[in-house]
Amino acid sequence: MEPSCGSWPASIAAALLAAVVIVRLFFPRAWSLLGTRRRTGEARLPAGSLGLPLLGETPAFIFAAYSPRPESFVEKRSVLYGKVFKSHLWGSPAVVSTDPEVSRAVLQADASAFVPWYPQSLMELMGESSILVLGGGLQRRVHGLAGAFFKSPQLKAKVTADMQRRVVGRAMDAWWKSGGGASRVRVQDEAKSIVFEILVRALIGLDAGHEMQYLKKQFQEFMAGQEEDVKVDTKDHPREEDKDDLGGRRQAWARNSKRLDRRAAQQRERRAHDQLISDNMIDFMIPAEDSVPVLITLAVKYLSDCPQALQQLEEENMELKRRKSDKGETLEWTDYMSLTFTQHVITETLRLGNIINGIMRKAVRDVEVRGHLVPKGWRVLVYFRGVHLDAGVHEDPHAFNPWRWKDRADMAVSSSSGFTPFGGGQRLCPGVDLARLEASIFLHHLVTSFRWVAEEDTIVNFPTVRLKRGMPIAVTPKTT
Ligand code: HEM
Repeated sequence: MEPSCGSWPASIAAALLAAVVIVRLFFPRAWSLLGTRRRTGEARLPAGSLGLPLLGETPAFIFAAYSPRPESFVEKRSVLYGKVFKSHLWGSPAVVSTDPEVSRAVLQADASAFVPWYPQSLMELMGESSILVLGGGLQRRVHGLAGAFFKSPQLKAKVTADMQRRVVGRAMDAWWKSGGGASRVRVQDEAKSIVFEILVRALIGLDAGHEMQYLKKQFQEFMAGQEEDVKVDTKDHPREEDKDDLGGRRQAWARNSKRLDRRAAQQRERRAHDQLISDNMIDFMIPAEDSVPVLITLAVKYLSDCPQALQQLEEENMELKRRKSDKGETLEWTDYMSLTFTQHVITETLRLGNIINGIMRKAVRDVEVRGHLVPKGWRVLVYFRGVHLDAGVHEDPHAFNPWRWKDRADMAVSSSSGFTPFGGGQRLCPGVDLARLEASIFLHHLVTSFRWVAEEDTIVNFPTVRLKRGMPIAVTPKTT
């Protein structure tokens, strides 16, 4: 029988039907990727391209990242596919989001939907008990403790006192003394060594660190309660001062092998606690070592390029300095944090500078995010930079304009859709206040004590954000 126009021969239709049934039955994952409409309600796999075989779109992403406009990678695809699109990055299929609401939903999702994803080498460096990779209840508890520690007024007061001593007493004093004329300073290097020292003192300065002892005790307590089967009986726990005597005690314990086993289990558990603490101290040092100095350096760069903002910042800080010295008072952390325009400068630096370009998560099951499907095992790239530099979210996004925050102070305080330099949801950076405080202290002493002329420098965005030449400036002490 001749096929009629518009109808297929029965044998072809039957073969197609059989193929569909086989793929659905035996290759469910392939089926899920073939179709866009899925079981999970109306969720669709976003449109996009998986790029080259094996390499995916990673070369295109890196190529853009090295250019002066890293966001061009997402901009081009947003035009074609929308603000949420599929791609293939760092060896895995991925959904990329530059949509503020979708990004917010991913950040707020818990470990039953998404877990953090970092390249293997970074995972190994951080360790499996690092707060950055922990999930579920344990992450929430470590996060709560870290937040309470970093936001405590005692820590802020200590950091302020230490930083004032370090910035004024050592760094800037050396600039004053280097020959009377202008000194050449690399802001990035100076900020790095200052911030690193301050955080090391705050985190592992056991000599003066009551907070550190407190944090360590808290970690030990909640870990002891975490796993019932290794619960520590505090009655049998050796006190710190008994530790030296442990060898002698062991002989006594040997008479009771059951008890000795229990003691060994406790010691193993203690080592696990120490591991947890030391792993997380390293994590806390990662942002200290890099993000805060970059924030300071970028602020100096943007201010150097915007004399009007520099002048207003200087006036605000000079006014504070005069007010405090008239009263014979020293500056407290609350003084720095109450400098409105200085905070706007920091907020705008965070928006424009995108110190953390984005974060990656991995879907632990098929997840539906505001109508978009993220299949199990896929990554999600929440690309902060794409949102921060989106003209639909921030007017004239490539301009450094601290005044834009005048009527949007609420948006800048912590995380809101459209502004997420510190992430959001359960993993919102606990160091947010500390980062702002340290940047404010540095800027205050720089603008109230010195004038500077900046040399040419360019911002590099990959693999991490930094100034190519370290932001050299020629500083001259102010005479008034
Ligand atoms: C400009 C400075 C900083 C920026 C831009 C920044 C950015 C971020 C971002 C985006 C996250 C979220 C990561 C994720 O969702 O997976 C984060 C998490 C974190 N940050 Fe920061 N950070 C800064 C400074 C600091 C400081 C000063 C500290 C502490 C000394 C700190 C400690 C942490 C910790 C412990 C986490 C992990 C929180 C968790 O997973 O529960 N950060 N930071």
